[in-house]
Amino acid sequence: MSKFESEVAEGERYRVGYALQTKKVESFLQPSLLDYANQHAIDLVQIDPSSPLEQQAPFHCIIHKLHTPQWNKHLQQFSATHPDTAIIDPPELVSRLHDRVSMLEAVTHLQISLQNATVGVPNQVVVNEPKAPDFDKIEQLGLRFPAIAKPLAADGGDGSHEMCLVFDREGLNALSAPTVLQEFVNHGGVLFKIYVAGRRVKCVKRKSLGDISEERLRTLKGEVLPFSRVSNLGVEEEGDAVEKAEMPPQCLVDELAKALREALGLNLFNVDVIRDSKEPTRYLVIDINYFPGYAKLPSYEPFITDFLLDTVRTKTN
Ligand SMILES: Nc1ncnc2c1ncn2[C@@H]1O[C@H](COP(=O)(O)OP(=O)(O)OP(=O)(O)O)[C@@H](O)[C@H]1O
Ligand SMILES: O=P(O)(O)O[C@H]1[C@H](O)[C@@H](O)[C@H](OP(=O)(O)O)[C@@H](OP(=O)(O)O)[C@H]1O
Ligand SMILES: [Mg+2]
Ligand SMILES: [Mg+2]
Repeated sequence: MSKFESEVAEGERYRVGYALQTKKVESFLQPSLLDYANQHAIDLVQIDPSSPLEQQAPFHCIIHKLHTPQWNKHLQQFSATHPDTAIIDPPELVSRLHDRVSMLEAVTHLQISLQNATVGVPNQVVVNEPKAPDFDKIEQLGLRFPAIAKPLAADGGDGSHEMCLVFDREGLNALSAPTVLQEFVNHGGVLFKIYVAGRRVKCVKRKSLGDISEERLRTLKGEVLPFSRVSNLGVEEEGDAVEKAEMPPQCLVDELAKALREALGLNLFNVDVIRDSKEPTRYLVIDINYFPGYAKLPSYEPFITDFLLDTVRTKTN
C-alpha cells in the first residue's frame, strides 16, 4: 500500500466538481487519476461553468481554475447558500497570484530561517511606462542588471509567460509595460518546484535559465533576449546540472509550503524557488502558480486524492 493511501469508510462517496479550461481538463484529469480517486470514494464530476451550480449540485467540494466574472458569480451565489461545500480556493484569494507583485508580497512577510538557510525574493520594481522617470526609479531602488522583465499579469492570459532578459538600462526601451523588472540571480540552471495540495507537499527539480557570467554580460550590453516557459522544457531533457543538484533541506521545503499556505489562504499552488550560486544558503522565491500542472508529478494520483479526502472529511466532520 502506498504511504499516501487513505482508508475509506464503507459506503461513503464524495462528489468533487471541477471547473477547468479544456486543456487543463486534458492534462489534469488523466484516466489514472479518475480511477484512483474512484477507488477511494471520490467521484470527479465536470462542471459546466456557464450554468448555475444549483442545477449541477450536490458537491462536497469544488475545485476550479477559471476566473471569468460569470464563473465567479455562480461560485459566489452557490457558496453563499451551500456553506458545506468546500470551495478550493476562494476566487478573491486566488487573484492575489494573478499579479507578480502581490504574489511575492506574502513571501517578504515570512520569517523563515532553518539550518542557516534564508528565504526571500529577488529585488524587483514595476515599470509602468518605459520612460525616463521609471528608469531613474529603477536606479534609485538599487536594482542591478541583468534583470528579467516579466509581465505584471500572471493570469494565464496571452503573453503572461513571455519574458525577456535585459542587460542594461538601454534594453529597457524595448519593454512593453506594465512589466515587473526582477534581478536575475545566478542559480546554476536548476529550479526547485514545490507543489502544494493542502498539507501534502512535494518538491521536484527542473531545468532553469543558465548562469550569466561577467564576461557574457559584457558581450550582451544593449541586448534584450526574449524567452518563454523555460521550466516547461520537459522532465526528460534535463541536463547534468539538474541531476547533480542537491535538493533544498526537506524542513525548509515543508516550512515554506506551510507558511505560504497560511499566508495566502490557498491550498492548490506551486512555488518556484532558486538557490543563489554565490550564497548557497540563500533561497529565493521567483514565482507562485495557482493550480499548476500536478500531472507532471510522479504519483500525482494519490497526492491529489488524499488532499481531496482531507478536504471533504474536514467539511463533513
Ligand atoms: N529572478 C530570477 N533569476 C534567475 N532566473 C529567473 C528569475 N526569475 C525567473 N527566472 C527563470 O525564468 C523562468 C520563468 O520565470 P517565472 O517562473 O517567473 O515565469 P512563469 O512564466 O510564471 O513560469 P511558470 O511556467 O512556472 O508559471 C524561471 O523558471 C527561471 O528559469
Ligand atoms: O496556464 P497558466 O494559467 O499560466 O498556468 C500554468 C502555470 O503558470 C505553470 O506553472 C504550470 O506549470 P508547472 O506545473 O510546471 O509549474 C502550468 O501547468 P500545465 O501547463 O501543466 O497546466 C500551468 O498551470
Ligand atoms: Mg515559474
Ligand atoms: Mg508562473
